[in-house]
Amino acid sequence: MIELRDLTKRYGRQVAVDGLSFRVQPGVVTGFLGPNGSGKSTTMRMILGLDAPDHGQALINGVRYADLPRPLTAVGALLDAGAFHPGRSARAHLSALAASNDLPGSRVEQVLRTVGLSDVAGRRAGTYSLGMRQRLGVAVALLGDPGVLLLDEPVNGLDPEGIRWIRDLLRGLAAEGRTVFVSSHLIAEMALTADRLIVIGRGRLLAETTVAELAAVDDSLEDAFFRLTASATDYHGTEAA
Ligand SMILES: Nc1ncnc2c1ncn2[C@@H]1O[C@H](COP(=O)(O)OP(=O)(O)OP(=O)(O)O)[C@@H](O)[C@H]1O
Repeated sequence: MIELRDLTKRYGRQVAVDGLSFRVQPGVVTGFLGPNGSGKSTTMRMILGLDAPDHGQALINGVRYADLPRPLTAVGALLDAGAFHPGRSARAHLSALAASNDLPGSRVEQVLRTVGLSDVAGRRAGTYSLGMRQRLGVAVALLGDPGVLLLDEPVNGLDPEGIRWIRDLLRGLAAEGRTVFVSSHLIAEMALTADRLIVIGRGRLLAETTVAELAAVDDSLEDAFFRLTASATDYHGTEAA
């Protein structure tokens, strides 16, 4: 489980994340929705200990990321596809990560199979297409067999086959009982992938709901998204008091 308690982050006078509190439960895909610049990536970076909050806490299974004894076995993340050494093969990259994190080497071939890269795992990652790099990023996230997964805009730039692949994978991982938290600014895509939705705007919580609840209230999911985010789309953020 992921839990945020009054999580807040300022950049200068701008408040990027503004007192966010919510829980992300296991067993379902939870979509993290908001317009561009609403604070999704900053929130995910704080959950992963990559940015320090100015106030509040982000907890994974009840503890801060920094206090997890073996982080990769608790949480896997896909933040930025393409963050690989271009001259290294996918297999070499995963093997190095497994060795340095004390994970069994057998996981490398398992995750390569899961993401469909077994046949090309000896090729340099620098020759991979965007879709292949995204699959390698997912393989890294899965390497420690974590119970919690965070993915920031995983379908960005993918073709329809890649999008469907990610969608099916995430739903399968949630069905295994994992906590799956995935950000997007596209409600139509989220509606096909997520069960629950957390909607933010200007760093603030706008709604915690389900796709079914939203669909029942508005004419379309797009209308629902615009209604929820109408007052939060000037992209300028808010000023600190
Ligand atoms: N390192 C930084 N320095 C200054 N401002 C930042 C920094 N990182 C993010 N911000 C600002 O914080 C706000 C939230 O940005 P963030 O990237 O978290 O939003 P997002 O919802 O992920 O957006 P997108 O959908 O466009 O990726 C934005 O106004 C952004 O300009």
